[in-house]
Amino acid sequence: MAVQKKLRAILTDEGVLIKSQSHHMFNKHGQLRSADSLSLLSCLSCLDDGTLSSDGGSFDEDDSLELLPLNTTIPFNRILNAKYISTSQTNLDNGKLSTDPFQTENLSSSSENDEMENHSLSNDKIRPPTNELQPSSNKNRWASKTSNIKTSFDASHDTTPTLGMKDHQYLIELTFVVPKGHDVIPQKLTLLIDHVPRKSRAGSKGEIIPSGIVEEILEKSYENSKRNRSILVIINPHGGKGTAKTLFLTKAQPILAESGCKIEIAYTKYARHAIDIAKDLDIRKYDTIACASGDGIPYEVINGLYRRSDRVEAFNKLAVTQLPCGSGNAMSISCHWTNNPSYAALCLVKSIETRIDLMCCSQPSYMNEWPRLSFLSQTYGVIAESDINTEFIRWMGPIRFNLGVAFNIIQGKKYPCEVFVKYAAKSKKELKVHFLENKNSNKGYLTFEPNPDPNSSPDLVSRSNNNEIKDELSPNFLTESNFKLKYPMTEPVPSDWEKMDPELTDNLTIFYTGKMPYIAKDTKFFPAALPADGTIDLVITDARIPVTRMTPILLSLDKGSHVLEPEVIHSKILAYKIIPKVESGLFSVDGEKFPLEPLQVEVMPMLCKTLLRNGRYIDTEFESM
Ligand SMILES: Nc1ncnc2c1ncn2[C@@H]1O[C@H](COP(=O)(O)OP(=O)(O)OP(=O)(O)O)[C@@H](O)[C@H]1O
Repeated sequence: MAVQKKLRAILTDEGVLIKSQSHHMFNKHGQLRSADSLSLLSCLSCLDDGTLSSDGGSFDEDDSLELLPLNTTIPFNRILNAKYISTSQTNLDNGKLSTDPFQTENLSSSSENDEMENHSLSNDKIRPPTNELQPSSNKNRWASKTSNIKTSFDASHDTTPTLGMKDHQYLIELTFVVPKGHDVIPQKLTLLIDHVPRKSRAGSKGEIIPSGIVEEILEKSYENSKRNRSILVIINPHGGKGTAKTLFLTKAQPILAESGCKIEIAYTKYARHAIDIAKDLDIRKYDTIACASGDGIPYEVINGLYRRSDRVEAFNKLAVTQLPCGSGNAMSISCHWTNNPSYAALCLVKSIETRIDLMCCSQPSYMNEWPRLSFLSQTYGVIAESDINTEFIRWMGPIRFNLGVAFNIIQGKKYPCEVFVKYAAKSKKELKVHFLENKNSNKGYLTFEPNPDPNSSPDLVSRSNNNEIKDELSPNFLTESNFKLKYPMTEPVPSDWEKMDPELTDNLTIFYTGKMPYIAKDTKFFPAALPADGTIDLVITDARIPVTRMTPILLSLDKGSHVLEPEVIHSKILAYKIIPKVESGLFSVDGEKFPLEPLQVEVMPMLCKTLLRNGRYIDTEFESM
């Protein structure tokens, strides 16, 4: 954490606007120090462009705040916390300000400070209010005390506004993120904020009580988000080639902690341990399970929750999210729009709780015990073989996967099977219409309104509670009926399912179904995937496509435009059954190895709460393809 500095600021619609520098921006002659237009402005504005990236640009912490320029806005979406602070020191020099009267920490060893300490006027602590600070017009002790120490710069500093505690001025410690290297890190600033409270609330006797500046900052900083999350972080210490723990502790935890989240950590001690953790955890203690891992742990958590006797309450209460610390982080890329743990942590605290569809997988060997829930994908054929069977060259990282796919395709490998499908949008034209109709529906979108009672947790009131509508916002949204399969595998394939052309399925190379746009970094396999449209995306290729055509298809996976190629089948479906006709092989479900047996899958609408940046998956630009 960098040192604290104090500046004067106001609130705007966009954030906290720095209006003037404090004394340490001036030399002892009151002149502005030379560099007055430096990096923090550009750093904050690059954060302000609304795009999280894993590459936050370069930022040298040492030269940042010392040189904070005028008129810099700290955007609300970068603010993690705000609190009132007290001051113990004010100084006057013949009516001229000779030091910052609001200094609470000894930040500078400059001679100015030493000089100023001799002029200490008051050691009285400014007292923050109990709940929210009342403005001085309410004539509390804080206001009358501070109005006594109002002061100003002399004429030689006339470009600097009056600096002093007066009506509607509040001393606030603001915590926000700034870029550093490829990450974002928390930073603190002490600000003297001029502010007339605009918002008010009704008191218990109907009286109007102005809400304080801290609450106003926090409301705007966490608009539509839930504040002060109670998070169980599950770390797979082996994830991401053994770096998951360090990644979480150094990059994600500081941001979660500064945002006021309560954090508990559980480490996975054996393969599939996260299933047991989720099965046994006390759901009353948490609202969020954050998997500091690859995609394997969220898969296990979802399935552990599914096996609980109180699964309805568990899925109603808990949001499952990922902090990308593994080798495959499709959930974070799709939901937080980043593969970087620090940006993902920022996204986690700022995100919108949203219900997303899951998929339920049944195969003979386990369906009578527990079907398996899948949040990401199922695949058979070239990609399944390449994903799983290249485990032995794990040290190569994601490139091993691409090499495996290319190798098998060049060899002309086929994976014959039978496929039965219940379509939602069969043709590419129908699919586009479905996508455009559903893209902006905000289905599954949960928002949190500020709690009118400042004495209780600030934002546990969802809009549905206010409206008394049993919709996806409601804590009673799910019932046991949501978990019931529409198409149990024990029953024959329903008559309204279509059998795919055997000419195609006997020559199949790639069979891939999914619910999130990215299946890996730089692999936008399902560009039309939507969080809660009630459908699964299906992509199929067959070995009759010549290698010369297949190569550009594979090379366009990063852009997602492979689905537009005429040789590629791309549909939206509700359910399917695939019966492999090969002797050996496997399925891959959310990156996990599944047996080579008939597989039946159906969509489970809005079963799982997760955290999405802006309530959406990352923009795939599918509509403009
Ligand atoms: N302590 C452990 N020992 C052995 N295996 C573990 C342990 N903890 C978790 N696992 C297993 O590691 C697997 C991969 O987990 P995760 O997705 O977090 O990592 P990853 O780095 O992304 O790896 P992958 O490339 O396999 O997805 C899971 O199947 C999980 O059960």
